[in-house]
Amino acid sequence: MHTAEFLDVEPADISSILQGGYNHPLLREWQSERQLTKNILIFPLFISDDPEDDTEIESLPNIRRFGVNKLQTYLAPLVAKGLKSVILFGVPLKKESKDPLGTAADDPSGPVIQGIKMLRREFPDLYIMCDVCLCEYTSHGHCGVLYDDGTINRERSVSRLAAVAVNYAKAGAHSVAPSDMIDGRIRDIKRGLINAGLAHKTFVMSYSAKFSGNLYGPFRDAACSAPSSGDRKCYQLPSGGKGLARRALKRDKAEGTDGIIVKPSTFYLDIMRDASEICSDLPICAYHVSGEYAMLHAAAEKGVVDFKTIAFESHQGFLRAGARLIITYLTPEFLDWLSD
Ligand SMILES: NCc1[nH]cc(CCC(=O)O)c1CC(=O)O
Ligand SMILES: [Zn+2]
Ligand SMILES: [Zn+2]
Repeated sequence: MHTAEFLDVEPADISSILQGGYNHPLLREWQSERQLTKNILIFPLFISDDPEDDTEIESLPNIRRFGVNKLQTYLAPLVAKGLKSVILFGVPLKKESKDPLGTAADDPSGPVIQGIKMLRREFPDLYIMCDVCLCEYTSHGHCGVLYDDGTINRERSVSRLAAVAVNYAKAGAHSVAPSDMIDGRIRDIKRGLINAGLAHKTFVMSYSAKFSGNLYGPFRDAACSAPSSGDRKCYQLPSGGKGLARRALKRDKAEGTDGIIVKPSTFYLDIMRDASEICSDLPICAYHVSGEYAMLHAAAEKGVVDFKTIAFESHQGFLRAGARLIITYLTPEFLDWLSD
């Protein structure tokens, strides 16, 4: 053949050929800007105040709530498969331990502080994050301290949240993640950590863009944290509130957060993209929340989707949108799938 025949192609034809770029399984992986790896997965854990608890959560398939004595046996195989990081949620089952200030949140003998100590001791390489909020521990079920008229008392909420965050860090938490969405808490938490001499070894991961909607139901079952009256619409963002989310991202960055969470995930990919631009120097984390997880299970059971395929597809979406980390109830499945 003459060289000329190879070159006898119109430029328009050249640029229309894409399949040379993804005709092999390895090439298809090379096309991802970011790859889904075990390192980026953070697994949510519910720890209750009954040390022997081991309870199925009906609305959250395959996820259980554990007491501090039951957690080690459950986690050991996951750590062996490459689990790197967990985020803890405390669940007081005893109603009488709830009060208007959420005192039980940082009770030294409560589930989170006891959980941190046990995990640090038994799994020294595991990275321990703690969700910081009051709703699981308050008698009214709201995320902060309230005025008599039921509205949020910002000052008292924020100083209480900062105290809780500092106490988790003192107990050995590597990271604190405030999910309350009350204005100004990142600044107070950072200040509290600095004053306690812990700021240099505590990663503050702010739920900066957390939207109010219909996707937290199974979590509230698991954590017994539904508000007893009213809703969270005055502190969590309205779902159309893109501008508010952008302002919250800028505000939390200015207050010194070390990382950002966008939550929920699938329905808020534009916000994740905005976060990766506004906070381009910070790791962005997607939270695939309980309702999203339950929906995928329900759809798979109905035969609408294949569970493994949809799991990868949804989580790839977060990475494409700009996330670098993912909090996901699918972590145990991914640890298996990523070992294959
Ligand atoms: N502030 C508590 C909190 N922290 C994380 C979640 C949701 C997590 C999930 O649905 O998986 C919630 C629930 C809520 O705000 O009502
Ligand atoms: Zn809360
Ligand atoms: Zn929370």
